[in-house]
Amino acid sequence: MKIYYEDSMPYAAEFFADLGEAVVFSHKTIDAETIKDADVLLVRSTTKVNQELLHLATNLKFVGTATAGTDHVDIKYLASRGIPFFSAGGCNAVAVAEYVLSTLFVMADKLDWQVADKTIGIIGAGHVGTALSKHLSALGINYKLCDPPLQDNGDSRTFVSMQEIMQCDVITLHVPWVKDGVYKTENMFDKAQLAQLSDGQVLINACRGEVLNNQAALELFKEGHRFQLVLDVWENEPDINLELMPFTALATAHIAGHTIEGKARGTEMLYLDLCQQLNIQPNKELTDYLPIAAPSDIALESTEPFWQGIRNIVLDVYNIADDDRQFKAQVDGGEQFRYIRKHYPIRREFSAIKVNAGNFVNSKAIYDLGFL
Ligand SMILES: NC(=O)C1=CN([C@@H]2O[C@H](COP(=O)(O)OP(=O)(O)OC[C@H]3O[C@@H](n4cnc5c(N)ncnc54)[C@H](O)[C@@H]3O)[C@@H](O)[C@H]2O)C=CC1
Ligand SMILES: O=C(O)C(=O)[C@H](O)COP(=O)(O)O
Repeated sequence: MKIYYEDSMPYAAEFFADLGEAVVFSHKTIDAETIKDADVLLVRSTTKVNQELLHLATNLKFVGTATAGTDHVDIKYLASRGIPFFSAGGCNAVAVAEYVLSTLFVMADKLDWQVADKTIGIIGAGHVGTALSKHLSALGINYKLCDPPLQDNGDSRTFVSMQEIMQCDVITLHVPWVKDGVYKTENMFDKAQLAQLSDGQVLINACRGEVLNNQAALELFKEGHRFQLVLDVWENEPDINLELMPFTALATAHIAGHTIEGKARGTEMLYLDLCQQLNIQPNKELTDYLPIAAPSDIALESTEPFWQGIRNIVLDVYNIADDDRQFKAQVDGGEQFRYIRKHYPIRREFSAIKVNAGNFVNSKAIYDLGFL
């Protein structure tokens, strides 16, 4: 069995070696000819999976993406050929939640406000939105959820309307890219929606670039609007609108989900799916491969005020301001955008970090955030 996997899938060689002949490819060079003998195709979001890529692959019986988003895959085409498709929903939800938490503390420093005083509006209450809401609950930060599909489906949580979300101090987007239909998300933040944001209000997009009209944001900034825009994802990646960059409060190269755990969990999830499809008992797990985190210990002083301690510990593990600085200094076009993503240094999740909370006030919050 021939298993083709994208080179940005951590531990794919280890997970898939025993299941067949595992062959690595790069999204930059993959084409129909390269994978024409594939039985299994495993990708991340950088490989477009469609008829053009798959029309010669007549043996194909499994396609998987080690990502939460599936907009790069023509799922209808796969269904028309009866090829089972798997994705890794939830693999990197914690990574994105931690990215947003870091954003909140960095924006609080920048704008001289307290995270504790703010209300966070979460649009999309799926894996990422839920992980984020748990982190906010752990810290006692107010939040509101907006997710009409879940609300219509009877989800028992409390949801608010888009109008109410627009009143929140920080709004953060965690929806899939949906191009049409009742729950369309493409262009959800168009010029009219963006124009409603007040100066100082923070808008974070860490889902898909096409949910927020980048050109409209640029025009509004040029017209004098001063909402605070934090972008991890961009329209038309990797050929992003560089003119928008200086107007962003924080900007990163679509790396919100790029913790080693988040990426590797995606690989593991596809391994488990493939084992199930092949009726094979899985005999490997992520913990066989994940490196020991460094630093493995952080100590909190018992005298440190609660919010200061939380801020420091969150930013010790991941400080988005560092990524913002490097990204803005380096990116000059599509090739560089790709390069930065590909060479993104390993980031760890809170769950890999041991904390000695000692007599720190409310140490429970630290462990509720996932720290060991
Ligand atoms: N920047 C990054 O590195 C990452 C980006 N993502 C993106 O974030 C998206 C969300 O990820 P997950 O939470 O794992 O997906 P998910 O599928 O678990 O949750 C998405 C939620 O959005 C809701 N939704 C759909 N249409 C909506 C609408 N019109 N208004 C409000 N809510 C709506 C759905 O009902 C669902 O609950 C992914 O589809 C992906 O595109 C995900 C992980 C990492
Ligand atoms: O899971 C998703 O959806 C994402 O956006 C991924 O974090 C994107 O990572 P790559 O597929 O581009 O490595």
